[in-house]
Amino acid sequence: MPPHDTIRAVEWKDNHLILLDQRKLPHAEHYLQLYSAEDTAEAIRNMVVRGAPAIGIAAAYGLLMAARKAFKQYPHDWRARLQPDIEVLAAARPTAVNLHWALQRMLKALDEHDADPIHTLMAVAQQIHQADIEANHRMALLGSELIKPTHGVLTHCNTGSLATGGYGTALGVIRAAYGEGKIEQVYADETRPWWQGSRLTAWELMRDKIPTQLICEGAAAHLMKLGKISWVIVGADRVAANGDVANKIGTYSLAVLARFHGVRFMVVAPTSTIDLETVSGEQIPLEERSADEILNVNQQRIAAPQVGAWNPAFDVTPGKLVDILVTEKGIVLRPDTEKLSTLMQS
Ligand SMILES: CSC[C@H]1O[C@H](OP(=O)(O)O)[C@H](O)[C@@H]1O
Repeated sequence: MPPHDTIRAVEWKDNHLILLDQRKLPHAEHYLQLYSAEDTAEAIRNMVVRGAPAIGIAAAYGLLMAARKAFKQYPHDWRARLQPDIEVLAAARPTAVNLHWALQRMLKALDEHDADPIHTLMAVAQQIHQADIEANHRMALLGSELIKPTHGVLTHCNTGSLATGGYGTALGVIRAAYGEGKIEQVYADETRPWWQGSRLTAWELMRDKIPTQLICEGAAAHLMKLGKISWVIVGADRVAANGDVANKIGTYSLAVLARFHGVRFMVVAPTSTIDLETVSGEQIPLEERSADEILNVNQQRIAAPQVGAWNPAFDVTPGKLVDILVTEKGIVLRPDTEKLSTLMQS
């Protein structure tokens, strides 16, 4: 088994938030100390912390810090004073539903237990964090059971400890399956333009000593055609009620290619990523980021002068292209509205 991962993208310590600055990986491990919701929202916006579950956990701690400050400064109307902090956190990144889910969980707890609000918020934030780690270990076992010994799997973006409370979603399944001797080779998309694959997934898997080859996204079809992989295993930022999956740009292409080549397509996501209030993928807000992320590398322009760029950060894979959705509550084959409703009621 690979060593139990010790990477902590998000940590609550001494009443403030500590974030591993993922913009600087893999060449530097630099931690930021944050003390406000505003700083937390900026860190999420700037992808100091990224990955749907990690974003939700960070937002929960951001709200906790805002509440502690408001409660001290405005003991009689602190809750009303929180609104701007809630809004700035909620607006930080639009696609990952975990951010909104975490904030709603925190506010609902306040409505139900307002006797000692700060203690309540601290307990809920830490419960959200710990539950995510436990969900990842559960999903790793469930997902790995589905994988017969195979030569290779392909993953996209980063879905490991850096994207979650710890261990990872899709990367957690890969870690567990490798540990059980079921995977010989991991292929990881470099995942332009933010390079989550080259910089983050490769860093995590090299720490675990898991054999990994990076590929350009454009090589995925050729990899499948040569029969080098049996699975594409990815995460999610939001699963709509009908099973449509929003995930890093390029995921939809992989799903179409996988179906064409008879490669199985697995999405691994905790139920905090499933959003029954969003009827289908058409309604999922898809973040567009700065063209500079495409035009520049390390703040140096690589693109021809004057050319522009279109930079959607996510796309939507129809549920019918998802062979298996793995959650901590169980697996769903070809997710659809009825199956997800049943899962979420279980
Ligand atoms: C385990 S969820 C990770 C999810 O988030 C990534 O997006 P980003 O790096 O922009 O936050 C990507 O969609 C991953 O699948």
